[in-house]
Amino acid sequence: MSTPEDALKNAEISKIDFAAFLDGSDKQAVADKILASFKTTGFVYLLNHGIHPEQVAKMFKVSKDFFAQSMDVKKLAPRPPSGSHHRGYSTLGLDNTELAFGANERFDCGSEGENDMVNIWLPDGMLPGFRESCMDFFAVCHEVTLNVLKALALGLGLDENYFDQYHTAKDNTMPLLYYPRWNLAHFVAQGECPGRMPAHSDFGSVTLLFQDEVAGLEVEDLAVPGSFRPVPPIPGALIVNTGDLMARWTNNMIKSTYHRVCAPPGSPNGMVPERYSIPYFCCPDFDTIVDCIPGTWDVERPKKYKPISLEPRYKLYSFFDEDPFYLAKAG
Ligand SMILES: O=C(O)CCC(=O)C(=O)O
Ligand SMILES: [Fe+2]
Repeated sequence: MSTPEDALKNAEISKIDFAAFLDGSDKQAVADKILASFKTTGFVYLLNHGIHPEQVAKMFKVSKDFFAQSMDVKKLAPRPPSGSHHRGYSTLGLDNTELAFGANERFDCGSEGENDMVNIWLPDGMLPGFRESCMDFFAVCHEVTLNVLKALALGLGLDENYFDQYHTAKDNTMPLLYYPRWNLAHFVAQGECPGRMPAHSDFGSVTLLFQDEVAGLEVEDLAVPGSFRPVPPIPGALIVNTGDLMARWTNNMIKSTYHRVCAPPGSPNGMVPERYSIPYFCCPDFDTIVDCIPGTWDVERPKKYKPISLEPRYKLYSFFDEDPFYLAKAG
């Protein structure tokens, strides 16, 4: 008989066709598959997710147009220097002429309705259509996350609308990410994972990840902690992964798996090609109390975590330093 350990050992990132969930023809079967994959790897490739490929291509074009602007222009939408406000344009390791390890540029935006995390756009008249395109894509991604959350709820044996009540405020963040072309030698000097983004887990409930055709994303193999496997781009497929809050919510039944971005294999001419990606981080409303949900705990499986409040959001990180969830992750 196959044990949960066997399932972990054999786990690949599943490719799951979402069509039969979206058209209602076989919801439960699709939901069960998605849940199984989140339990073993924390990741799925979602096919027929409901976003038209042209819309994704258009968003990548918009992102490229933004990053192609001069640094002087991009800095007209600066991320606040305090770092607490994750909106607007910022760079990592690009302020010096010599590119630093993991150099990237990013533009973060969120729901226009939020008043204490206001979006930071370029001045009116610059790059016309940029703001509208970002907000259109943001709205489309929100719909996809709600559908994924419905599938998760169904898989968990809950009412399919269970998570809706906690995701009404769209407290979500959509960064456009740009990793510039770079000399492989700089990457190799970094050792085992010549990196673009260090290993981390995502914070919220679910993340959508759109990546271009340049590979490099890697996900920890939970059966062999510390080892990572590539998650190459599959045309038309969307990567979806579950974050720390979903792991807490489900008493760690659903995983929040470390992932990172490395130099893609076989970079030509000693140069690592530029790469664009667009994550969409879906987070529960900030007034949510995240407590292990029914069916994920009982006498034999006591709650691993105490309930947490997401308010006040800016204090979360200091709280995390003492929290068992993060202490366990830190090993
Ligand atoms: O660029 C990528 O493919 C991954 C980005 C990511 O994991 C993140 O921003 O949390
Ligand atoms: Fe991530």
